[in-house]
Amino acid sequence: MDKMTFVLFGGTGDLAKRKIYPALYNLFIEGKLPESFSIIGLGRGQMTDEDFKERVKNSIHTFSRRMSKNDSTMERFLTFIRYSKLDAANKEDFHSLLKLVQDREKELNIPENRLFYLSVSPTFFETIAMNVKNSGLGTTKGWKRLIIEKPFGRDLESARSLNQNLSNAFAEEEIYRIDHYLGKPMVRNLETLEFANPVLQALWNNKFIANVQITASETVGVEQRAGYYDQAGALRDMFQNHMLQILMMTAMHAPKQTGENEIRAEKRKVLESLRPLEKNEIEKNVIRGQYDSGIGENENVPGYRDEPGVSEDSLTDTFIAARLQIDNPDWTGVPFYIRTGKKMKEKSTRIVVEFKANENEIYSDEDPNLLVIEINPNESVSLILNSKNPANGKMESINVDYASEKLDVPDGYELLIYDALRGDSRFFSHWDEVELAWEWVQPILEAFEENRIPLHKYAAGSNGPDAANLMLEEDGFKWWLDKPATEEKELVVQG
Ligand SMILES: NC(=O)C1=CN([C@@H]2O[C@H](COP(=O)(O)OP(=O)(O)OC[C@H]3O[C@@H](n4cnc5c(N)ncnc54)[C@H](OP(=O)(O)O)[C@@H]3O)[C@@H](O)[C@H]2O)C=CC1
Ligand SMILES: O=C1O[C@H](COP(=O)(O)O)[C@@H](O)[C@H](O)[C@H]1O
Repeated sequence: MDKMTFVLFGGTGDLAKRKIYPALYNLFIEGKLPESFSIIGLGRGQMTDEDFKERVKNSIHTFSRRMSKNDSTMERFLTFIRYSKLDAANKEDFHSLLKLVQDREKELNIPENRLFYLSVSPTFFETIAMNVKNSGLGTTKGWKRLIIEKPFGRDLESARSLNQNLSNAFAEEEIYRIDHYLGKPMVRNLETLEFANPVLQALWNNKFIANVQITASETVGVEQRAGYYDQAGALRDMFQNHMLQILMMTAMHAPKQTGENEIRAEKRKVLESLRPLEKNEIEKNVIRGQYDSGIGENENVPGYRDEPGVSEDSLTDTFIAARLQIDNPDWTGVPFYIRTGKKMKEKSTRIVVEFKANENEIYSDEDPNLLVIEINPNESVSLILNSKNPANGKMESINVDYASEKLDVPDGYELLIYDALRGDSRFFSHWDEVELAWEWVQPILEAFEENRIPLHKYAAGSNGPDAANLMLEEDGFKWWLDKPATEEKELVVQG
């Protein structure tokens, strides 16, 4: 890996503390960082380097998955770190930053390879990118890269405008858009599962697959993020990015090679083939929900509108389910059902592929074969087959299971930061994907904003509104593997 400078905007923030420093430290102890590098953390307050290093050290002690047994390893890691005060709008601060970056490059004999990580509110993205350019920080004899965190805009128009402004300072191949679902090991494994197994390859199409279900359910609610979430909702927060990324990874064709351009091209084709929803089709194909009071993880929880910071007449979606159709020769006629929601029964991100029944119906009581890919919090792959029970001769479902052991696997941020440092953008969102995803979602956003489709209430601790079940029943299907919802009678209405 090239020697480089890692400039962290938002170096005093929560993401830096919980994810970024631990990721860098783990890469360091595994020998995955170059022999010489420079990390510069930025925040608005005045702080000495020593105080800042102490914060970094504490965050590593609290959040790192591994610690070196040797204290001197930490001390050595900290020698590469410096702090600088910076306000995104203050041009002078960028000049001071440039001087610090250059001084450290000289001191540590580092070529001008600079990675700028924007772990700050998206409202600062454009200003920072412009100031990086205008200050000279972005004029390097080596490479420069930009990492940004979602959200990338709040609708099609704002996403395009953000991209236009960023592209004045960074070329597309220099921009690494993090979608942390692409850092999840099982999502990264989808490509191998689908394309390295001729058995699955042969079945991966509309001749054998009846439907595909992608679920990301969460037990948490809006927590302390009402200010952001009430303006975003599940469609923007989860669906437009994470859920559509999983869809692309599931439905893409085998690329001719595993290079980033080939994979990206295949992913893009999936979104290009997504059938757009006309205005009058949205209500039938999209279910919008919002949680009501109910039973969360063993306790009564308030409804979304009673959460601190949420307006009492909020129409924000905390649940989305949608039926999507991919119009290409492999997938025509196979519905992809996608749902995500907060305050649901279970924390689970999974893909269920339901295979078609036997055409000749020799065994009328067979259950469909299912391929279940658990992504989070458990990681497993299982195939549910029909088999005869030797004791009673009856047919029953059996699971052919693989569950990844609780190995000491790297955190997603570790994988993604490592990729970005090596210049591998395979598991980052390309602008084409972001734009196509917004294009597909835009009419739904408008339908929500104009309140043209119902907002279904669902009890906290349930599997979402009934309307989402009915959508599958209409097609003769059901959501697989839902745990039974908490009984209504157990609910104690507060107040
Ligand atoms: N936290 C998380 O788990 C996740 C966060 N994200 C995204 O990461 C980004 C950062 O989130 P998070 O760390 O939680 O946010 P925090 O609010 O914890 O931190 C914000 C950071 O931005 C800095 N900052 C604020 N105003 C300015 C300014 N005017 N100029 C320069 N720096 C400024 C703050 O510096 P200071 O306080 O020193 O002034 C602080 O370091 C956001 O885009 C968020 O959506 C994405 C996924 C998960
Ligand atoms: O990006 C986000 O993801 C989290 C869910 O992530 P997971 O890794 O726990 O599945 C979600 O809670 C949050 O609202 C959203 O912004």
